[in-house]
Amino acid sequence: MHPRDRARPPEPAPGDDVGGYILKSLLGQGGFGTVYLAERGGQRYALKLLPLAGLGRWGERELLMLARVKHPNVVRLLGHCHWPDREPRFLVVIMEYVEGRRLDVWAEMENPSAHAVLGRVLGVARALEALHEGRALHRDVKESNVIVREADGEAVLVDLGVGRHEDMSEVTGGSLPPGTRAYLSPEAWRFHREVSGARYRSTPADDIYALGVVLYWLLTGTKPFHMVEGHDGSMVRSGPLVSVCARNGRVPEELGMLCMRLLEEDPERRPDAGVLVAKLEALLARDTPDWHTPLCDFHDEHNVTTRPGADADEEVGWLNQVREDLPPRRGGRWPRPVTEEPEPGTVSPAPALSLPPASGVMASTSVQAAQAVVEPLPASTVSPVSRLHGTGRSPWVMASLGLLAVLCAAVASGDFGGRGVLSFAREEGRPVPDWKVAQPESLPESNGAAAPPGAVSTPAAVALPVMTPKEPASVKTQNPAGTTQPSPTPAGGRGRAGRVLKAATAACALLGCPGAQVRERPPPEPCPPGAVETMEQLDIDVGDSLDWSFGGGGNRVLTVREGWTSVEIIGADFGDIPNGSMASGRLVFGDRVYGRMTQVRLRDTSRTIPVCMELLGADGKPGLELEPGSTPTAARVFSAGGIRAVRQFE
Ligand SMILES: Nc1ncnc2c1ncn2[C@@H]1O[C@H](COP(=O)(O)OP(=O)(O)OP(=O)(O)O)[C@@H](O)[C@H]1O
Repeated sequence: MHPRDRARPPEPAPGDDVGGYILKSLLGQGGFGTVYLAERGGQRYALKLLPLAGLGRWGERELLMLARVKHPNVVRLLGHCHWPDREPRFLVVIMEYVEGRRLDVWAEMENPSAHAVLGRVLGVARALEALHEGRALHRDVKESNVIVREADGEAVLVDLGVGRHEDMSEVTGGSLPPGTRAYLSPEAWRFHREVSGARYRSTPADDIYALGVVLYWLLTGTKPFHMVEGHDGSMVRSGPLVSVCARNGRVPEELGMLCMRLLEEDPERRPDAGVLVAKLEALLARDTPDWHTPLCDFHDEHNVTTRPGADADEEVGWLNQVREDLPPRRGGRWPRPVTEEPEPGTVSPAPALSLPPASGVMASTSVQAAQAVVEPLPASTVSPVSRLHGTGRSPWVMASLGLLAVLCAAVASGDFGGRGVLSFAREEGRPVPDWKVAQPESLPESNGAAAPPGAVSTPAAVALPVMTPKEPASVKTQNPAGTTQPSPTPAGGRGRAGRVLKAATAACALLGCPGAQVRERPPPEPCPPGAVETMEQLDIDVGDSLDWSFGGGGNRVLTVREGWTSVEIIGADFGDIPNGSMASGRLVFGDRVYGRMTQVRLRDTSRTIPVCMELLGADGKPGLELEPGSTPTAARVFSAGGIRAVRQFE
C-alpha cells in the first residue's frame, strides 16, 4: 500500500512535546505526513511526522536522500527519531525550518516580474544540479515543494520523500513513477500507456520537465496541460502546448523559449540541470524594463466579479462569460485600501448558488443558506500590506492578537512543557556554500535516545481562545504511551498555567475579543465518500491549496451565519478544476468560522463533483478569523482566503 493511502494515527497538537521539541504550529500537510514548526532551546525547527504504520521504506528513503545532499537550495536534515518513545507511532524527521512562503503563494502574492521568477527558478535548478550530480532524483518538483526563504529570497527545495538515488531499489509498483500527475513528463505518460507490467525508471530529464511545468505556471498563471481521460480510457493531454509568450505577452521571449525547451516532448532535447543553471544565470544579466515588469495584472475591485443573482445558474453563466477573456491576475486581493464608503444597511446575499448538500454527507447538519451582509472594511482596519503577512489589521486587533500570542507562548514554553527528553538534532552550522552532493553516508542517528526510563512528556496544549473563566480548561496531559487525555485538574485553577490563562482571558475581555471566539473548534468530520479519490483524479493532492472568494470585489468583511454556502475558486486552475468554479459546503462556527467544502461545480462542464476542502483564513490557518463585532450567531469574516484539499475535516 502506498503511504498516501494509509489511515493516519491521531496526530499531536501544537503545544505538545515531541521528543523535546515543542510543536508551535502546522506548516503543511501532505499525503505522506504532517509538518510542524517546533521550538527547542530558543531555536526553530521543522518536524515532519510520518505515521509508521504502512510507511515501509519510504521514511528511510527520505532520510537517506536528505542526508546525502548538502546544498543551500535544499532543506537541511538535522536528525530523526521515533515518537512517542514507548510504542512509537511516527517517524519524526527533524529539519531546518525554512521561514518563507511556498513558491505558488509567493507568486500569487507578489505578482513577480520575469527577473524575480528567474531568480527563484535558478535556485531550484541549482538544487536539481546538485541532486543530479550526486546521481539522485527529486521526482516531485512542484510549486508546493519549493519555499521562498523570507530572509534572502532564495528558493529552497523540500520534500525528498519520493526521491531516489541510483543505488536505491524502486519501491513503487505500477508503470507510473511517484509524484504529481500534472508534472509528469510525456515519456512517463507514454510508458504508462504503452508498457504494462514494468516500472518506469525516472531520469533527470523528468525533474527538468517538472521544473518546466513550474516555470510555465510562474510565467503564465496556468499549467501547460491538463491530463484528461482519452477515448480509450488512458490519460491524454487536454490540448496542444500553447507557447509561453502566446499565453502571456509580458514574458521576455528568451525566457519563454527556455521554458518551452524544458517542456520538449523529447527528453534528449531538454537541457540538463547544469546547462539550465548556466542559461538562467546568463539571463539574470538582462536588464531591460520587460524583465522587471510584473508578469500579470494585479487584482482590483473590478475583476473579482461575483454579483448576487436570484438564479444561481444564471450567475455561473455570467461569471464564466466574464472570465473567459481575462488575462491572468495576481497580487493580494485584500491589501488595497477601500475607497468607497459603505452604503448603510446594504444587504447582499453571499454568492447565491444554492447547491444541495452532498448526499449522505453530514446529513445531520441543518442546511441553511448563509446570509451575508456585505460591509466594506472600514478604512482604518485596512493596511496596504497583504493580510497574508498578518499585517492588514487594526492596531487594536493586532495588539490583542500580539498579547494573546505572548501569553500563548508563555503557556507553551512554561516549566510544565518541553522537557528535553531526547537530544537528536545534529547541528551542522551554516549551509555549505558549494552545491555539491555530499558523499553517501549512513543515516543520521539519534544521538540521545537516552530518555530517562519512563520519561513522560508533559505538553502544554492550552487552547487559549476557546476558554471562558467559567469553562473547565482543556489542558491535555500525555501518558507514557503518548496518548492524550483530559487532565483532571482544571487549568483555570492552580499554578502558573492557570494564572496565565486567567490573564489571557482577562486580556481578551479587556481587548474586546469577539464573543464567538469563546466557542470550541468543531469536531473532526470525514470527507464525502470518494472525495479524496476524485480530487486525486483531478490532480489535487491532499495539502494542495489555492484561493477562494465570496466575491463582491475589494476588501470586504461579510457577516455570515452557519450553514450552507458557496465560494468561488479564484486565481488559477486548481489542479484540473477550472479557475472560477464554485465550491460549496458548510460554514461551522467555532473559535473561527470553519468552511467545510464538500462539492465543487466545475465551471466548464457544470458537473458537480465531491471534494474535501477546508477554507483557510488570511493567516493561512484552517477557518476564517473572526473580525471584531462577531456574535455567536453572526460572524464577521474577511471575504477571501485560501482553500486547501484535506483528507478529513480536522
Ligand atoms: N523545512 C521546512 N520548513 C518550512 N516549511 C516546510 C518544511 N518542510 C515542509 N514544509 C511545508 O510543509 C508542506 C508539506 O511538506 P512535505 O511536502 O514535505 O509533506 P508531504 O507529506 O511529503 O507532502 P506531499 O504529499 O505534498 O508530497 C510543504 O509544502 C511546506 O509548505
